[in-house]
Amino acid sequence: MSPGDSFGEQLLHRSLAGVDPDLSPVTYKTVMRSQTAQFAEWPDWVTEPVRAAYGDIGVRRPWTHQVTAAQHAHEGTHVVVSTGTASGKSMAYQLPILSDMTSGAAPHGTALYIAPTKALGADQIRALTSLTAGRREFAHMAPCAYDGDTEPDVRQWAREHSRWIFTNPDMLHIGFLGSPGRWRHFFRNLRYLVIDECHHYRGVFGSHTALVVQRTLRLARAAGANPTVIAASATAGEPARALGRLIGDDCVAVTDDGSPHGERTVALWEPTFTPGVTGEHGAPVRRSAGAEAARIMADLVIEGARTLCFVRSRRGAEITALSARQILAAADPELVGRVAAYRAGYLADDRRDLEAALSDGTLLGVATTNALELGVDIAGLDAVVVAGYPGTVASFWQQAGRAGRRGEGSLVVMVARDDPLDTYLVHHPEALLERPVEVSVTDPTNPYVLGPHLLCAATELPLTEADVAAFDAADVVADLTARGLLRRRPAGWYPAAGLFPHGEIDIRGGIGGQVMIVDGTTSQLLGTVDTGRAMSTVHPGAVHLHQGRSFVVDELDLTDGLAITHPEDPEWSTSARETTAMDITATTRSWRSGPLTVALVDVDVTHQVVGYMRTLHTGEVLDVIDLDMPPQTLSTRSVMYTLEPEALEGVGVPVDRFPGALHAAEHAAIGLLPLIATCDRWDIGGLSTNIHADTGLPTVFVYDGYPGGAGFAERGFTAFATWIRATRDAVTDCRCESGCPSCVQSPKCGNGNEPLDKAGAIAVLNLLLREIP
Ligand SMILES: Nc1ncnc2c1ncn2[C@@H]1O[C@H](COP(=O)(O)OP(=O)(O)OP(=O)(O)O)[C@@H](O)[C@H]1O
Repeated sequence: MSPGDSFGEQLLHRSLAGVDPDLSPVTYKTVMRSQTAQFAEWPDWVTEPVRAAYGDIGVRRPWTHQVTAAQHAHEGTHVVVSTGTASGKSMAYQLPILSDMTSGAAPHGTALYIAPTKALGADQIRALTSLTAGRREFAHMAPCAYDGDTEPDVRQWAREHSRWIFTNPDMLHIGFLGSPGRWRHFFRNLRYLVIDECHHYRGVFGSHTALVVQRTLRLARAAGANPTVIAASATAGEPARALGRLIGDDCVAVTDDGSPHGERTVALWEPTFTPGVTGEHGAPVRRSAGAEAARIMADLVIEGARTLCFVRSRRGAEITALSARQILAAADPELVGRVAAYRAGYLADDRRDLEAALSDGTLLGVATTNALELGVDIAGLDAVVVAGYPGTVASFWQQAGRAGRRGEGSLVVMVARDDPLDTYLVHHPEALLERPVEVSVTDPTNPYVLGPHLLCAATELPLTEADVAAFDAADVVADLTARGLLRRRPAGWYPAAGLFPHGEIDIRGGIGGQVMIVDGTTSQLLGTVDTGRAMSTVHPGAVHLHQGRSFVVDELDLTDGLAITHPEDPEWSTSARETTAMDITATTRSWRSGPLTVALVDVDVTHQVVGYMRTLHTGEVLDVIDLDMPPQTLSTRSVMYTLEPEALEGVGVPVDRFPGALHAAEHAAIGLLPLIATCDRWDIGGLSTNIHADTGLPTVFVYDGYPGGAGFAERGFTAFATWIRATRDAVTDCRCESGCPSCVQSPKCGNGNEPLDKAGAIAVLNLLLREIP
């Protein structure tokens, strides 16, 4: 450490004290320079009351990105502002809406705000109310929440009086579009639709939300309005394309961030292997990210640094806080009470208390799940520890962005988990810290999602030829008509009599039926899981975590949709073992180069869970237990590649090593797909085979784990080169000898990670890269 070191670097130095520099877990460190504010002038259309209101809360002038985004919206262009945490994205939508409402231009104009969580909507109303408090010019707006918590009389009041309603996609679907007649006046006057934190709308949830948004816009337009969409997103790849897919229309992105921020030291940290502990097939095991994060947090707390530690699971958050307290109990007992845990499920008041305790320094360290990622008023911490890559670059920045008081230095440490994507990122910082390649993907054309939404749309307002074209739904409409659910009339398609389709859709529930997970000792409902995933997640013997408590499944009844559990906290976690068979039913797109063919295909995947593995919390494998479950078939989409056997032999992989090489290459590719598409490795599956019946060749599939697909496989197809290059780098960067969870082993492998050939996988991936044009 030198005297000129910034505050963040000094903190990092302290947490590395005593570590042999040759064994340093820090793989990369950078100091991100501070930036001064880039101001713009208030546009002349911003009304006087709006300027005055901002002046009252200390905002003298807007930052450049706020004005650029607001100007687009004011001119009627759909816009997404994709800038850093706490960069004032709210003002980008507040400026045009508040000005519109106070200019007299649209005496009845309305605005609708949607957020992925109720809590965020509530935070935004609170901010808006304090901005406009005591000013008569804004009194007629009557901003109001309209969500699952809103009382019936308030709902009625909101429909009659509020001109700016805050809701979520679930309520928009049921409460607004489910009874459009009640909202005709509101929709007819709709000037702006705000979509906050729009990077959250991904995969199947994103596809559902896209269709809800597009149905809303359709109704408003039919009523004579022409609403402009203003979206806010964390930093993400291709934000304009992602929003375009969500709203079904063109839009522009604003990404140049003009807000000021202090100097920030970012360190990437790879825990070392734990001596003497072995995992599956004798693979080495790294120290867990949670244990490492607890130690770092304890060190930072001793230095007096206000620290937030983000942990992936609720249970992990509790354990990390507990471990940090244990370390402090030995080092400095007075500090024990200044560390706490926070997770979703706590009440809003708890959250406010916690924010206050962190702000005033009563608390110095908090271990939390991503529950504190959205809509929290905690900026200005000294350090953030991210224990395990949170799954998306957007989330990483959202968490990291909590560090740094304006103008002051701070530290961000990302600790890698034992996982290929985490390994890749700590060795390829550019993928995390520079331009993200990950795109929020959705697939609103998935017939399993689109079909039910079209039925809703038809009950809201008959479907015209133009609607069918806009939803890209000709085939699905033909199918619904053939099944008697829609009726063709000269003016368009009408719903069959007696149809009430809105209640059939669960926006967050995936696709297909649900299995309820119940505590058999109290009959309490713990949660639900898609029927398609029930076998692999709530099979008999599976350990199920719920709000930090642990349950073991006694019985899974797919006919009644019930998984019965009892409370038990065993020392292991479980992962299902399954067999998979794959049939290609259609090829959508493909290309060929020499011995390599890459394709996007429709597939039928048949799974059968045959057992499960029990793994101790240290990573050590306890045993594998057999199960006999019925097979299940999923029709979905897959990206796939085939290679000529001679080409594999030509790169030193003989026929007997094909299975291990392809299997290892497939695992690593599944682990790295979340780098380019906002998915989780649990959203996708894979299969590799040295000869597949439909291709007659060595073949690797990576498919969407949802009926009809969710857009992930498609993104793998379109960004194939980026994806495979990152996969190859992740495998070659890992320092283990013959495969471990950080490179080619998978926690969800249906075959118990057998066979796996790391060297063979590197040869396969290099061959792909040689052949990709
Ligand atoms: N032009 C400005 N000048 C000074 N302060 C500003 C300006 N614009 C916004 N702020 C302040 O910056 C803070 C963050 O604003 P806001 O909550 O809108 O950010 P955000 O980008 O929406 O945050 P998040 O990333 O959490 O979604 C607020 O306290 C706000 O008052």
